Amino acid sequence: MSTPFGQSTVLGYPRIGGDRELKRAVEAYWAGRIDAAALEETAAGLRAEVWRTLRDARLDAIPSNTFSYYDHVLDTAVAVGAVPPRFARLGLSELDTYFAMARGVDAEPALELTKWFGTNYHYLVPEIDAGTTFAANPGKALGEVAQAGALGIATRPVLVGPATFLLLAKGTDGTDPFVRLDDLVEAYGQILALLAAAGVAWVQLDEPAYVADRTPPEIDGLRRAYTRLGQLRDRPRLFVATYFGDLGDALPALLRTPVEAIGLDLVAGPRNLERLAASGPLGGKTIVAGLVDGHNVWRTDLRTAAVRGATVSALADHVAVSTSCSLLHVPVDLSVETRLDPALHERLAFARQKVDEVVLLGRAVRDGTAHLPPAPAPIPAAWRDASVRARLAALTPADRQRGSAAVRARVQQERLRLPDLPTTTIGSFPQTPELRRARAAVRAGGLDAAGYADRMREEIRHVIRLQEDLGLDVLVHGEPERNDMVQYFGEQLSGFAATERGWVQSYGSRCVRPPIIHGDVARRAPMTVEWSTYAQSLTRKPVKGMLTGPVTILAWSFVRTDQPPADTADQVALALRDECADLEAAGIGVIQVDEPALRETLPLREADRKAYLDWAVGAFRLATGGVADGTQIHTHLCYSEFGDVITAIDALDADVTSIEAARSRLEILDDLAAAGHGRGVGPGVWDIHSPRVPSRDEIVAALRRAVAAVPAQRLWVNPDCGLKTRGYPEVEAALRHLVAAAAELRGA
Ligand SMILES: CN1c2c(nc(N)[nH]c2=O)NC[C@@H]1CNc1ccc(C(=O)N[C@@H](CCC(=O)N[C@@H](CCC(=O)N[C@@H](CCC(=O)O)C(=O)O)C(=O)O)C(=O)O)cc1
Ligand SMILES: N[C@@H](CCS)C(=O)O
Ligand SMILES: [Zn+2]
Repeated sequence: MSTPFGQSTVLGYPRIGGDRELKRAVEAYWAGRIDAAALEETAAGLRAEVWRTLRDARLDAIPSNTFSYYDHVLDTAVAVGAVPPRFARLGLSELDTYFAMARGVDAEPALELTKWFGTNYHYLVPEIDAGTTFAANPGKALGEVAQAGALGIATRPVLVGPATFLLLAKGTDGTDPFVRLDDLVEAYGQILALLAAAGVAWVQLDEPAYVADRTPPEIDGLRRAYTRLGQLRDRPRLFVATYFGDLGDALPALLRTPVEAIGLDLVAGPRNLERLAASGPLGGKTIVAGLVDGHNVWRTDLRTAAVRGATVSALADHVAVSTSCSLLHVPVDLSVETRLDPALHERLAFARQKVDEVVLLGRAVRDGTAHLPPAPAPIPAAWRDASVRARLAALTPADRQRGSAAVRARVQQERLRLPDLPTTTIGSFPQTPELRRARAAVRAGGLDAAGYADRMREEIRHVIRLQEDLGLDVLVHGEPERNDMVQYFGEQLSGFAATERGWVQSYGSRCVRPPIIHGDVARRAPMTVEWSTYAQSLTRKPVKGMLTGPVTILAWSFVRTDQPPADTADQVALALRDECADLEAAGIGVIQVDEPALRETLPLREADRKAYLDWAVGAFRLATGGVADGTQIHTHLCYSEFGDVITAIDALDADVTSIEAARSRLEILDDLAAAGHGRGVGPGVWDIHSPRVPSRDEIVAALRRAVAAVPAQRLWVNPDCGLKTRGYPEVEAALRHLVAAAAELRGA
C-alpha cells in the first residue's frame, strides 16, 4: 500500500542553526580555517537537529533537502546538472565549484543574486543557454534522505520544481529558458526514479512562480510537466507546493495532472479557497493547506485557522496542514528570547513554535477543535498611541507635497554650489570587524556608551578625512554606528521590538535580525542627528543625512497585521518626517532617504500593484514632504530591476535618485528619461557587490553613456550601493577612479 501524505508538515525549516552555526562554519571554510570534512560535520549536525526537532514535535511528514550551504535554487541547479561551463571548467572540487557559482572567483563573476519573490531572502539566478545539458545529479537529496533514514526518520525531499526553476532562470544567449522545459522534465524524471529506488515515498516540488501572473503557455507548461512526471512508472508520489499567493488559473491546470498532492497558501492567498471550491472533484488528491504563516512571526489564531481547514476538508478527500511557505523566513526559536515584553512574547511564534501550531491544526482537522487554545487576546492598550493616531487623522494632501521641483533645484544649487557631475557615495563605509567588536563589547558590558560614542566619532573622522582627500563633493558620515539599516531604526522607535537572536538568512552566510512592529510607531528622540552633525562639523563640504525610508523599514521588519500596512507605513513616515526636520534645523542641507525595498514588495500580481504603489509613494512623500525647498532630498534604490516601477520612482519626487545600474549597463537611464524624470539622477557606476575595482576608463565610458541620456547638471556620479560589505583598499581605489572619471568628463 502506498504511504499517505500525513496530517501535518512544514514546507521547509531554517537551516542556519539557532546560533548561526552554519554562517560561522561556512565563513571559516572560505577563510581556510576549517576543511570540507569539518564543514560537512557541522552541516550534518544541523540537519540532524532539525529532523529530530520536527519528529519530536510529532510532525508526521518531515521534509529533507531543505538544508543548503548557500541557496536552495543553486542546489537545484546542481541537482539537474545546470552548472554553467564557465564554472565547470575551473577544475575545482564539487563543493568549491558550488561556492564559486555563489560568490565568484577572480576569473569568474558569481551568478546573479536576486530577491526570492516578495521576501528578504536572495537566490542565485540559474544560467541557461541552448547548450545546457540537463542531467540528474541528486547526490545531495539522496544523501539527506540516507542521513535522516539512519536516524530512523523517513523524509520527503524538496526541490524547486522544473517550471519555477526555468521561470527564475536567465537565458545567457538570448534563449528563453522556458523553452527547455521538456528537456528539464526528463532530468527530473531521472531524479524521481533514483529517489524512488532509494525508498522515498513522497517528493515535494516547489512551484511558487505560479502565484504571479503567468501566460497561458507558461500555465500549459506546468500542466505538461506534471502530466509527464505523473505518468512515470518508477517515481515517488508527487506533492507540488505553491506559496506567497493565489494560484489563480494554474490551480485548475495542476488539478488536471496526476500529482497526488497540491499545496496552497491560505494566508497570502485567501482566494485559493474560492478557486478550490469552484474546481469540482479533486480526484482523490491531498490538499496541503498552508494555514500557519511562514512569513511573519505572529501566533496563529488556531480556531479561525481550523475553520478554514474544515472548509478545505469539506472539499477534499485528504487534507494535511502545513505552513504557508517554508519557515526559512522566520527566526528559529522564540524560547531563547528573554528580553521581549511578555505581552509581545505571548503573541509570537517563531519556526519552532509554528511547528507546534501545525501539529495542533493537523489534529483539529481530524478530531475537532476542543484541544485548541483560545485566540490571542486583543492588542494591549499600551501599544496604541493616541497622539500618533490623531496626527495621522489630521494629515492632508499638502503634507505629501513639496514645492515645484524646478524652484527647489534653483534654491538648492544657490545653497550647495555643486559642480556638474557631483560625486557622492550611498552612505555606508566598510563595517570593519573592529566596529562590530565595539558593539559586541557594549552588549557584553566591556564598553560603556561614552566609550562607544568615542569609537564611532573616531571612525567618522576617518571617513570624512578620506572623502576630503579623495575630493568627493557631497560627503557622508559612513554609518559606522548602524548594525543594520533597518534594525538601527527599529531599536530606537517605539512600537518596534528587537530580538536578541532572531536571525533570518538574507543570502548565503549573511543574516539579518528583522525588528518586530507590534504597536503604533513614534520617535522617542532624534535618531541620527548627533552623528550627522558631528560629521558636518568636520568639513565645509555638505554632509548628507542618512535615513532608511518607510517602505524599506516595513519590508525588512515583521509587520503587525491588525491594521493595513499603509497605516503602519504612514506612522513610520511621520517619525522620519520629524527626523528630517531635526536634521534640517541642525544645518544638514542634503538628506538621503533610502528605499531599496520599493520594488521587492511590489505585489506579484498586476491587479494588486496600484494600491501598493499609492501607499508606498505616499509614505515616502510624507516622510520627506516637510522640508524647505533648499533642503535637497535624495533617495537610493538597489537590489532590483526597476523598469516596471519607473512612474512610481518619478512620483517619489526626490530631488536626486541614485539607482543600481552598473550591472544592467545603465539601461534604467532611458526609462527614467522616458518617464520625464526631470530631477537629479545618479546611476551607479561601480558594482559594489563585486570585489573588482573598476578602472577610471570604465567609469568614464559609463558616464559618457549616461550623459547621452541625462544632462551633466543633473547627472550624479556614485557607486551602486553602500560600501559596508567592502574593504578599505578597494573602496579607496575605486572612489579615486570615480572622482577622476567625473573630473575628466567635466573637463571634456
Ligand atoms: C542591503 N541589504 C539589507 C537587507 N535587509 C536588511 N535588514 N538590511 C540590509 O542591509 N536586505 C537586502 C540586502 C541584504 N544584504 C545584506 C548584507 C549584509 C548583511 C550582513 O552583513 N549581515 C551581518 C549581520 C549584520 C548585523 O546585524 N551586525 C551586528 C551584529 C554583528 C555580529 O554578528 N556580531 C557578532 C559579534 C561581533 C564580532 O565579534 O564580530 C555576534 O553577535 O556574534 C552589528 O554590526 O552589530 C551578518 O553577519 O550576517 C546582511 C544583509
Ligand atoms: N545607505 C545605505 C543604503 C544601502 S541599500 C548604505 O549605504 O549601506
Ligand atoms: Zn543600496
